[in-house]
Amino acid sequence: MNPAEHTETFQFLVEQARTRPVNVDKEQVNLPRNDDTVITARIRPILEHEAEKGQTSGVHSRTNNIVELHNLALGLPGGPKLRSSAFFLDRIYGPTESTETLYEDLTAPLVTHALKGGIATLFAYGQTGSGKTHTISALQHLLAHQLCGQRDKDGGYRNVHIAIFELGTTLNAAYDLLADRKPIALLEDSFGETRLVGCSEPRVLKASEFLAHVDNAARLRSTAETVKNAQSSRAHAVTRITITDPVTPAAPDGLLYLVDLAGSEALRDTSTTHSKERMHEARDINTSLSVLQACIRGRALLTPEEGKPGRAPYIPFRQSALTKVLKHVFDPLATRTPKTRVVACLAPAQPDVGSSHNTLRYASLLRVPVPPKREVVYDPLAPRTWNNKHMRDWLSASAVPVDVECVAPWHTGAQVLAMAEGEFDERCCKAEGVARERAVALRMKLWKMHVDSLRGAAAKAEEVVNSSKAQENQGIEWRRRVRAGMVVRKAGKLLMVMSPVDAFGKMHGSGKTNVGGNCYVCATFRSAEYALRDAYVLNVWQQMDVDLVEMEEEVVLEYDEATRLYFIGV
Ligand SMILES: Nc1ncnc2c1ncn2[C@@H]1O[C@H](COP(=O)(O)OP(=O)(O)OP(=O)(O)O)[C@@H](O)[C@H]1O
Repeated sequence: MNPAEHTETFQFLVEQARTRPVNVDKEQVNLPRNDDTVITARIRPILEHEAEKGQTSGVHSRTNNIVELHNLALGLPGGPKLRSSAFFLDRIYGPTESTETLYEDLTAPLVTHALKGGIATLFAYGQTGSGKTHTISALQHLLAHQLCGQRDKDGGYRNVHIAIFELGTTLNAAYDLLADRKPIALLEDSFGETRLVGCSEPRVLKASEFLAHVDNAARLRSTAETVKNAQSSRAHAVTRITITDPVTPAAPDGLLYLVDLAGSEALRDTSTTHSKERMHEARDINTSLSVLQACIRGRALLTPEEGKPGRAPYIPFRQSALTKVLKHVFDPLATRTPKTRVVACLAPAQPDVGSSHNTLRYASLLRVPVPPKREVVYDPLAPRTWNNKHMRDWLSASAVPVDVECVAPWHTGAQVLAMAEGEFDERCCKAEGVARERAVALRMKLWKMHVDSLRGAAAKAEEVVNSSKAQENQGIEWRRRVRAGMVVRKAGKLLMVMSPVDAFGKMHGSGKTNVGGNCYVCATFRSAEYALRDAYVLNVWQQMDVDLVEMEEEVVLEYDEATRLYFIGV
């Protein structure tokens, strides 16, 4: 039966339903407002071709925060019935609300944040044809005018650079939309940041230049759409704006991302059946969107809710090109709180209500509390935490007589580490009597400290070696010291000894016999490579019984309270 045949019944039932109270998830209503992550929805108008087919709207805003959805269930005894649902988000934009309103509410504050050196991201999410590109391109136009010529409070200008690229839904596929879709390499640097190697990033001075780049990229996307079988809407399009302050070079760069996500699912296809290729494509898109959702939610789980135990986060940002590039949005080690805005785009016509429902379910799952910002704590053994004074002091105290004013006039430790190799050496060699080998040795020394500090080992290694416990244990065969809390290796796996199996009585265990009291319940570790190499998370609830003879060696793991991760000690 065709739902269009029931248009009048549908409209009548929807009008009636709209006068009745709606049920929304109380948890969502009670979630504290949070300016860092704002999740909204935008309902586009019914389009001409939809109206011509007699389609009417099944998606309406009830208030500024509540959107209601109505669909018709056909084939039931007693005739068609209305199925209704409602969602609560931070803001719902109705079909008559302009993009200017959306810009003022959502994008303008992100621009202010980025101008102050912050990181800000706006995602447009939704099914194909729901208005993502329409929304993002209108926001780009408004942004061009706000950003170009923006003066800071001292009357100086910021430098603005733009990059526009497309990210495939499979791993590591990235194309430059300002350079004829040239492939870009996504590489992770030593700070764990993803670099877009080979991506053009022209500087823009005027709004007209900014918009010329936006139009070029859009043309490249639409060409691809016809030539490559609608490929552009099957990829994520990212506009990245980098804002630098030429007056204060030590200030961090501001970053603003506008992300037009690939359509979450194809519009119901009335003309053709799904080809195998199309189904694989849809699967890849949905996987990459699920990874994005897992990453945003994973970050939120870093902060235990009051009264509930904290859970170790799993943030799988290496699983898609999109999440690699946007790692800052959910990086557990980030020191700058990112601001995130999501616009869930909704196609309102009755046949699209099911997809709009899925879009809203996805969006409301993103509405989670966000952890507070981690401050950069100065650590004399971690150059990435040094300000300019710490950096200069270290250079002055080194045995190489470099000119500190030339090597790091304003640079923080992180900025010196980010310098190209040749540049650091050259700056050092400018001082009289500093040969290249000495400059290289100095650079290597700084990098060794950096790498050691990342492994969480430098500060604690000495402590472990010198601790009286370690000395006391010297010479004693480690199997004779097995105790709760000890970490051991078995067949490549790391395990934490918890207790002898007997402690759990007969109910527990693998049926192993505890000969001589030498069988132990051990908790497992899993790799936390998403945060740092050689980092581990303890899975207390995933246990196994292990015989003493199966344990291969003792492993010293160090616990880092700040990240809640374990690192292999040295
Ligand atoms: N707020 C709006 N007002 C008027 N028309 C709109 C609005 N939003 C979208 N449209 C129109 O709806 C159609 C589909 O929009 P758009 O191309 O932005 O969808 P999309 O979600 O980006 O799709 P895809 O995933 O295929 O790229 C376009 O013709 C667009 O002009």
